[in-house]
Amino acid sequence: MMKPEIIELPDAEILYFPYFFSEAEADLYFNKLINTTEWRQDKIRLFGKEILQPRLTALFANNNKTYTYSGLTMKPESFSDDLLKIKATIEKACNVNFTTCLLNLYRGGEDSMGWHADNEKELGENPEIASVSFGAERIFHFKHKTKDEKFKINLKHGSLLIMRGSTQHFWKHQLPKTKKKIGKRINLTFRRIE
Ligand SMILES: O=C(O)CCC(=O)C(=O)O
Ligand SMILES: [Fe+2]
Repeated sequence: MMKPEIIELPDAEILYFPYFFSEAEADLYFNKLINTTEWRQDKIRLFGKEILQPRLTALFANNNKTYTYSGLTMKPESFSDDLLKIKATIEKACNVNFTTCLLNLYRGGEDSMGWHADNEKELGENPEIASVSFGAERIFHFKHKTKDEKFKINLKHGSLLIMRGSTQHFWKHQLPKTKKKIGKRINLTFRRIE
């Protein structure tokens, strides 16, 4: 197993594998996922207002447990063979067997995800979350909830980012918009929901 970069931040446990998937595998998964996923654009509640999410999503799981965030409850479809292969590959680098995968499609620089922590109660205490990126590189930001600490990382095509331990207690993360002219990016976040 290749060695990860350890992202040394206080109150966090974050590992990064910039080249987890080969370029050829990453290209293949990107194209298949773009074309075969039934992408949807749901409404969420933000500061009491209903807005369309600024990205497309899809939810998959090997059980029927729903996932609720920002006032939105998503029901999963069953995993495709490709998602099962990706899941098995990343589980070699992780401490858990994942049940659920949220797919995000950022259609361009206008699509984004705001500051949040993945701390929904169905994820349990100290959730391990594995985030795979395919397609255009985007900058992922972390900020500590109470300390003056920040960190940015460029998430590469075929990379794997693992957040675990107390990370979600102490840190928020976001994927901001960018004015740069960039292509599509797919993100897969694997989680365990029991
Ligand atoms: O697109 C990303 O890299 C972040 C996705 C994320 O934070 C989430 O789905 O909870
Ligand atoms: Fe997240």
